Amino acid sequence: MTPTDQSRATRALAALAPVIPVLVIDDAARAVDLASALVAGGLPVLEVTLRTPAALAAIRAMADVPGAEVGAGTVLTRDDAARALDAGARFAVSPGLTEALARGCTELGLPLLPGAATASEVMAALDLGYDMLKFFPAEPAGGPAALAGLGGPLPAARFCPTGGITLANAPRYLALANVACVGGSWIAPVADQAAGNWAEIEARARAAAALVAQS
Ligand SMILES: O=C(O)C(=O)C[C@H](O)[C@H](O)COP(=O)(O)O
Repeated sequence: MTPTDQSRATRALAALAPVIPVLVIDDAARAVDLASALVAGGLPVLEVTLRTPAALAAIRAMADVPGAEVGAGTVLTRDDAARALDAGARFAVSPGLTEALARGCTELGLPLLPGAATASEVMAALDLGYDMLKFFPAEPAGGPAALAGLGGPLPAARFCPTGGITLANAPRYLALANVACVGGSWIAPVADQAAGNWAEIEARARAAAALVAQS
């Protein structure tokens, strides 16, 4: 699957909802309840970070939740991508991009949403064929003003800004022509998962789903 086709796939996912919840999951036994709450709240595209030992088991469990499009985050290497694919991930998200990771996802047929934060990084990603990118880390990297600036000379790239996004600042990103959706961990904090606060997570998902991307 070429990088161009991978970006076509991630653009289609990005069009499903204005927000991709970024999930850090400590307990795979709660993963189905978590995914169900998020889907019920209107957020079907879920990014499970490969930062915890439970992550792959969580992906495996969540992949069967009706309506959920489950992917893996923190995918840094081809091995990460292969493990995520084996667990049932439909896409991979990376904080950056290397040629080895691009080659790996291309060979595996796993759509990759790679990260970029500067003009040179966006140009390198576009050169490889990726035109749907994660702007990371969004707030420290300059926020909506930086992203709007990149849009001038680099209109071909569309973004999912992630890193420091909240319900309050998401609209400033979603108003930009080069933003398809945003990502963030605020919807399902670990403490709420541990406490089984599914109604609160669903309510936060519903509020996030009501946000509107400009295009
Ligand atoms: O691990 C990764 O590859 C990531 O995806 C990083 C996450 O995007 C950010 O950690 C989410 O940022 P917050 O919403 O500020 O918590």
